[in-house]
Amino acid sequence: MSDIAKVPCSIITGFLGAGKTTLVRNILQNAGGRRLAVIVNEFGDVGIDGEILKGCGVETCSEDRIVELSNGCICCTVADDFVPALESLLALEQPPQHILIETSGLALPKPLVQAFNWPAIASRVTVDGVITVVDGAAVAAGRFADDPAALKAQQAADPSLDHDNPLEEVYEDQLLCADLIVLNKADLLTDEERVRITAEIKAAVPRAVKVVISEGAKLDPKVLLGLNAAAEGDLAARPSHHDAEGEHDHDDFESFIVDIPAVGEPADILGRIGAATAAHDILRIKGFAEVKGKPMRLLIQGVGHRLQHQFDRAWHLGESRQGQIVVIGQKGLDRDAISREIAGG
Ligand SMILES: Nc1nc2c(ncn2[C@@H]2O[C@H](COP(=O)(O)OP(=O)(O)OP(=O)(O)O)[C@@H](O)[C@H]2O)c(=O)[nH]1
Repeated sequence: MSDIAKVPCSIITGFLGAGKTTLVRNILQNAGGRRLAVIVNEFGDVGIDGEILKGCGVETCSEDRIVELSNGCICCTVADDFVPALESLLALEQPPQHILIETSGLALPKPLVQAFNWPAIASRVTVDGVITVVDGAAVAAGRFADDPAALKAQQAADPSLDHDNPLEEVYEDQLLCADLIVLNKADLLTDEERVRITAEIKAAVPRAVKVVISEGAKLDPKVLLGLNAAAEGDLAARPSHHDAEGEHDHDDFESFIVDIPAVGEPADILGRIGAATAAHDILRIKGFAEVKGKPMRLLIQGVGHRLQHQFDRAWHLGESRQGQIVVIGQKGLDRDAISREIAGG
């Protein structure tokens, strides 16, 4: 059977804060009239990414074509959430010509690729390609590398342990499933680091996979879409740390929400978040805040110690302005202390 009738889907994966939403937004804004739809999944209960994408107001991808799945991690809720979401997009009067699926930063892409073989959707969609976005700055800082000292200490305590770093496992699974790897945040890398990390990535992936380098995940959609990988038919070439175990349960990570009162100045909340990320091992922070007297909402994003903020859009009439910040890290975060530090008061 020909694949011509199947709607191509791109799976965009990559660790927390790598630049997936930024890449999806760039594709939407440069779609060249192609009718797109997005399924976006987040770790945590508040859908910030969907909000950011809806906020960018692209005509060919209206809000009803952006589906948020924030009920757990997409790789573990395939049957309940993902397949029905895909079916509802395909049932639209004008179905999308290409679907972008942004996974959570902690998702393993392979179970998602596998889901494309489900009878309910197998004849109607195909994986055009798995695009893995890599946070170049995090790799350069050794974020995903095993820490030899920590590994030794853990193995001394429990000799059955063979891996000390859940971040590395997720990162590697995402690389191993890729049809295209985007080495992002090149602005934060030296030339030497760009070359070295590209070589390290290529060495880690047993298949020949192209690595492209980007700043702000700005790439021509022609590079990203139309890979024709039909990845669902090619699972054996995509090894995973979790092949033996089946699903993974994200026990290594946790997320929670901090409610924040309106602030006088962006600097107030940014200072508090900066202090909290310096004092605790927080992987990712994102959310919105109200600044007193401002008609615009403040979007705050943190990856490790790096914080960014912008007023992303005007508050809608009647919309709740309750500030909320999502905090994600490895299990064992001191929630009370972090909540107090960020909320202030
Ligand atoms: N310096 C720098 N920052 C970037 C680049 N690309 C994205 N960012 C910033 O990195 C932060 C995270 O970007 P997102 O696109 O939200 O990352 P994500 O992968 O969708 O994050 P999660 O969905 O939380 O996993 C934002 O503050 C972006 O503005 C880049 O190339 N360079």
